[in-house]
Amino acid sequence: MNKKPILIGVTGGSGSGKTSVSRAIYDSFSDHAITMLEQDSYYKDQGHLPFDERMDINYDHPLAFDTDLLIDHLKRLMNYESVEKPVYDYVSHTRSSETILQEPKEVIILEGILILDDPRLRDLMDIKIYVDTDDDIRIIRRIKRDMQERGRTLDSVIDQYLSAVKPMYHQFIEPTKRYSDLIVPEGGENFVAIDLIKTKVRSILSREGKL
Ligand SMILES: Nc1ncnc2c1ncn2[C@@H]1O[C@H](COP(=O)(O)OP(=O)(O)O)[C@@H](O)[C@H]1O
Ligand SMILES: Nc1ccn([C@@H]2O[C@H](COP(=O)(O)O)[C@@H](O)[C@H]2O)c(=O)n1
Repeated sequence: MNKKPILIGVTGGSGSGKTSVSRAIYDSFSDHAITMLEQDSYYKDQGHLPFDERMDINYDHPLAFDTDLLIDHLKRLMNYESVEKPVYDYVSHTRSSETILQEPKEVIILEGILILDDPRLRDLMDIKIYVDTDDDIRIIRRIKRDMQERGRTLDSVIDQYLSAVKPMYHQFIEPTKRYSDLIVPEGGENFVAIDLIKTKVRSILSREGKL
């Protein structure tokens, strides 16, 4: 019998609908059984740099993340241990001083743009999902979200998109599609795909007597 939690990875470009898909899966299980972890919480702490320099960092490159810490935390959670999860602040471009106690659960959803890039992360996952949404839809969603929620101007979103988000997507994110078990077009509105994923998770949990 499998004695470890199930890890589901949900990836795709920024604005593809990763969070919406993850939330839809999360909402169908009771929260004592499932939890969501964002790769974004594991952006490197840049608190030692002045704000102007933090603004210029390429946040779409694999090296922007503290992947060793993320792997360490995942291994602990898979071992039924709690971790102190970092909290990331997009407005100040760095980690906040607080952390959140993350308790272990039977199902962990890990969501983020580069979670399939590192083989050590891929090896930990039971189900790998790639949310595939056209570039034009993603940039429109991102403009709205970054201006409403992340304290950005229209010009800054466009500049960042052209200089980092788009090239890094094509260099690092889109190529990880080949590692996925399932490609979900259009994200959170794809109810057929989301239902299939929920059914799969339910069947694993009930087979292992965890439901
Ligand atoms: N199907 C959709 N239609 C319209 N807006 C959407 C849809 N899916 C997501 N959004 C919006 O787009 C933004 C990005 O979606 P999100 O799920 O957070 O994507 P990601 O996590 O991949 O960046 C959010 O503001 C969300 O509300
Ligand atoms: N300080 C930061 C850190 C990250 N970003 C952008 O966030 C994107 C990933 O988050 P999604 O929810 O959109 O997947 C990524 O594309 C980074 O460019 C940022 O703008 N500022």
